[in-house]
Amino acid sequence: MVYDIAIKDVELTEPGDGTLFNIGINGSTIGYVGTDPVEGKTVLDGRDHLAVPGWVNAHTHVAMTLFRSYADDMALMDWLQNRIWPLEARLDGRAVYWGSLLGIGEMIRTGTTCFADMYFFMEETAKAAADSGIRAVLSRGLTGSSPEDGAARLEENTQLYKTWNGAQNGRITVMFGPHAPYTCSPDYLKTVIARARELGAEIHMHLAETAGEVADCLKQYGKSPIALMEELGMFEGGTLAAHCVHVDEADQDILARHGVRVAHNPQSNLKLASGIAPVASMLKKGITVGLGTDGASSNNNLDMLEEVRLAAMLAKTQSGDPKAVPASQALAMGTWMGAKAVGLKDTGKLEVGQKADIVLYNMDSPAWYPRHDRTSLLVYAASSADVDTVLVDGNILLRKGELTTIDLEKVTAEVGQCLKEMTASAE
Ligand SMILES: N[C@@H](CCSC[C@H]1O[C@@H](n2cnc3c(=O)[nH]cnc32)[C@H](O)[C@@H]1O)C(=O)O
Ligand SMILES: [Zn+2]
Repeated sequence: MVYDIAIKDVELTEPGDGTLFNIGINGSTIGYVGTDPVEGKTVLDGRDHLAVPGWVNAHTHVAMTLFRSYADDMALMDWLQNRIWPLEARLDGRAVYWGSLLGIGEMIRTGTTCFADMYFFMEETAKAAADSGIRAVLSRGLTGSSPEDGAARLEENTQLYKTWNGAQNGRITVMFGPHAPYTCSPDYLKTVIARARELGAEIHMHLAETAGEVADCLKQYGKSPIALMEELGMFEGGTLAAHCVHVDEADQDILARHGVRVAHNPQSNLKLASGIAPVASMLKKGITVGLGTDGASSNNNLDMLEEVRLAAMLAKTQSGDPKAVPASQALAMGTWMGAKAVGLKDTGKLEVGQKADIVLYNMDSPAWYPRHDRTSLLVYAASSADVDTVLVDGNILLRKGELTTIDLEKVTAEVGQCLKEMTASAE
């Protein structure tokens, strides 16, 4: 048969021995992976390239690319309260659209095919995801600063769900996004959980990011953030918990018992000095752990390969065991576990029936030689500059390093203009 797209003579990480494979793609789905010849209406030459499932960025605030390099070298609460939130108060939909496209362009260029986001003006991020072709799991960041504001935001999240969940051939899905235990009261969380439950939606929330958050929560409610969310019934629906840096054994057991999925953001946690999440321990307990960049003003890029590498390295140093989180496990966290973490069932593996979200790395550079182990090369040696081709849902979004759906020159110009207006209105 003739596939829509055929990728010929490409190498895979399994087996990583240099066998040449052919991949056939029908519509949005992988129809064939094997060594038999395949024909395609479009043919991509895979020689000297490694095909891997696209990275899943399991936690970000993509439009925060707008604030990249704006406020660095600060602690989380100081950074949020004194720098980020005042500027966010002047955001508008147009800035969020162009900021989202900038972040999406950066993600596609660095091999990310799906991202889970929590922010506001989310209609605009949804449009940016739709226009660019990337896969997205969106949530409206919910804070209950006042009952009226809290209710209005919940309504926005509900509308986002109704308009965008399952849109674009299922490429866009929607969750509810209560921000954190320190910005949402238990009563407000109850209304959010009830609404999510009513619609069958899942929840994406920052949890146990800093020691201070946990200490405050214990003081105020007599429970850790994880135990409090369990008590509120949040975990009876699917939950994506971002960070989980400060989770003790009891917290981890709660996460495992309820199938809560974690988004580990190693670089953001290091930069804000939040700490190092006990990833090896959580994985051992069977918890699904995906990887995320967090926003580009606490990272400061959206390059998932850096997170994959860092997750492997940090786990080793943290546990004093170089065998902790081997390359293959880091690769899994960046791909199929991330997909599972953000609630996707048929994404994250290069297998028949999975979504055709595929990245081709060009191995024609010194760091890819010699080729004893391709997983090791990718996780420990490769550069994101080696990303050559990116497919999402069977569409080619990057070819030979060039974005096919995003005009980067226009995007950076628009971002510059939006920021000029935002900072001018601040004066
Ligand atoms: N309060 C906003 C919506 C919040 S969206 C999500 C929020 O998470 C913030 N954020 C980004 N990174 C982090 C983090 O690491 N921890 C906690 N919050 C973060 C981000 O700046 C943004 O304000 C409104 O006016 O409706
Ligand atoms: Zn975050």
